This record gives sequence, structure tokens and C-alpha cells, in this order.
Amino acid sequence: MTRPKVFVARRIPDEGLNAIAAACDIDVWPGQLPPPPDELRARVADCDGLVSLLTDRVDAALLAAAPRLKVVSNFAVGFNNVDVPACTARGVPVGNTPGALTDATADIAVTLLLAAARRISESAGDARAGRWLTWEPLGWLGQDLAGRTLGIVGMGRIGFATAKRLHGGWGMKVLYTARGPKADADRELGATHVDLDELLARSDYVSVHADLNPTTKGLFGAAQFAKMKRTAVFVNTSRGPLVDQAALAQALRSGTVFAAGLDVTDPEPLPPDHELYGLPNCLIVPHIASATIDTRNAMARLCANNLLAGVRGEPLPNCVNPEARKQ
Ligand SMILES: NC(=O)C1=CN([C@@H]2O[C@H](COP(=O)(O)OP(=O)(O)OC[C@H]3O[C@@H](n4cnc5c(N)ncnc54)[C@H](OP(=O)(O)O)[C@@H]3O)[C@@H](O)[C@H]2O)C=CC1
Ligand SMILES: O=CC(=O)O
Repeated sequence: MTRPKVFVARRIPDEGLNAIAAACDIDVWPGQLPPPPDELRARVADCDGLVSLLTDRVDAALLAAAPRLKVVSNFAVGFNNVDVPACTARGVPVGNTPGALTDATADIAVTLLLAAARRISESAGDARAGRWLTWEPLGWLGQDLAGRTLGIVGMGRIGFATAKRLHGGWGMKVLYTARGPKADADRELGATHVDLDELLARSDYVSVHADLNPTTKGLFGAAQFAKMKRTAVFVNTSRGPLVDQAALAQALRSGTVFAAGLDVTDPEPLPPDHELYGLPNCLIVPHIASATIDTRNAMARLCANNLLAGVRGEPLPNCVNPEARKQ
């Protein structure tokens, strides 16, 4: 019996790779950088399965180049890099890795929020550069967290985990947006579902967790930053395109908002000369929210399970388009 052929678009942890290799012939892209689109298309041409990363665009052109493709297993919970309707139309199920990275991502949201509020990046840079001259009564003053109001934009898995940490640890009051009220957040965190304008006006901290979709692209522009408190801290661990970065830079420069912490930008990587890097009240880390050893191993296991189910024609354990199997 011929073994399924699978292209893995980057080296992922061995726990996932070995499970796939035990059942399939695998071709692993060896580069640190993603395969260019034409190379990706060429590599999947005779494949039954694809392991894609959030840096790989899976679109109609790729599907057309891969007539045998039975499954796309995305090594991420976000799947905005995949044209899901095109996959569904071709009958190709798309897998993702929900839950495995919820805690790690919520930890980074809290880290960014605390670090931006307390000016950690700026003050550490000053210390390293010899600008720590004495204990300063008015130096490096930041914002408190205890008892303040947290606004969660997108109360899904990661939004909830972030709110739980900040409500439980710092007694923060929680406001949130989502497409509807969330009974667990209301019950467990005493949270309140509000519209975005109210959330922006009332929150001391705004943490963004909504997925990138047509309703969230460009959700944060100059008008939204203007509605926030001048003492507010803005955190984004979701996706860069939710934010108009020029508007954010202007808001940070002018003191319209106090500080920002970003794990995601648009584009990624952000060019080293980008204006946001020049702002002392903007802390940027390179999309590391799921980057712990255990989390990446857990993602690799979920990713392999999705891939293997797909090449066998079985339902994926975590599928974003289960309707694809009916095509
Ligand atoms: N930086 C990183 O490394 C990581 C980033 N991520 C990002 O975080 C995102 C969220 O992940 P996860 O929590 O697991 O996903 P979920 O699907 O559980 O949460 C997404 C939430 O966004 C809400 N939402 C969608 N559109 C809107 C809108 N217009 N206004 C308000 N809320 C909206 C959804 O609301 P509803 O429930 O009502 O539909 C849902 O609750 C991922 O899609 C990914 O982009 C995830 C992991 C790591
Ligand atoms: O950004 C990471 C993801 O898993 O989504």
C-alpha cells in the first residue's frame, strides 16, 4: 500500500513530525524562512497532506496546484492565512490547534500589559545605557493594575484566560466585547458585555483577542484610540491587521494613550526602522505568545493528529470547516 505524501512547510517539534513520519512519506522544508509561494505550490503538487504555518498562504492557487490534497493542518489556532471557503469548496478540511496555546498566549498578554504599564522596556534600556543616575521620585512612573478596569476585545478562549488571570490576580473589573454575551465570563469573572465604544471609554487596559476576520480588520484606528483614556494601555496578541499602526504610533506619540504592548504586527516581521520601534512607550516582541517548549509540543501533537486523520479520510479532531467533508 502506498503511504500518503505530506509536505511540512517548516520544521515543527519532533513529537508531531515523528508521528506524521511513522505513517507518511514526509518532505520537510529545511529553511528558517517560509517557502516562497511558488516553491510551496511545487512541493504540494503530488501531496495528500500539508502542514502549513501562519506565514504560509493557502489559497485557491495552491489548491489548484495540489489535485490530490486531502487535508491542510495549520500549525496555529488562527487560520486567517488559509482561504477556508476555497478549501471547503474543494472538500479539503482545515485543522488548527485550539486550546494548546491558550495559557501561553494569555501569559504573554499579561506580561505585555504589565511591562507596558510599568515601563519595563524603557527603564531597563535606561539602566543598561547608564541613565540610571539615582532613585528618582518622579522617574519612570507607570500605571497601577489593582482594581482597575480591563477591556477584553474578543472574549474567546484566550480572552477569557487573560481576563481570569487579571481578575483573579489583580482584582480587575472586566468588560468585554464578543459577538454575544458569554455566560461563563459573566458568572466566573463578574464580567460585563458592552459595545466597543463603551469598552474603550471605560477601560484602563484594552487587550485584543478577537480573531482576524472581515469584522475585525482595522478595528483599531485613530477614532478608537481617541476614545480611550490617556492613561490607558493597549495590548495586542491577536493579529497585526486589527490595528492601524500609523494611528497607534500617533496616539502613543501624542499621549492619546499611555503605552502599548504588541506581540503581533503588520507586516511581520516589522521592518527594523519602523516608527513604532522608535517610541519608548511601545513594547514589541516577535510573535512569541505560544513559544514555550510544552506549548509547541502540544501544538505539534494536535497538528499531527489533524493531519493523520485527514489523510485517512477521517474527521479531524479540530476542524474549522467540518462541512468540507460533505462536498
Ligand atoms: N500571538 C500569538 O502567538 C497567538 C495569537 N492568537 C490569536 O488569537 C486569536 C484568538 O484565539 P482563541 O481565543 O483561541 O480563539 P476564539 O475563537 O476562542 O476567540 C476569538 C473570539 O473573538 C471574538 N470575535 C470575533 N469577531 C469579533 C468582533 N468583531 N468583535 C468582538 N469579538 C469578536 C469571537 O466571538 P464569538 O465567540 O462571539 O464568536 C471569539 O470569542 C486567534 O485567532 C489568533 O489570531 C492565538 C494564539 C497565539
Ligand atoms: O498566532 C498564533 C496562532 O496560533 O494563531
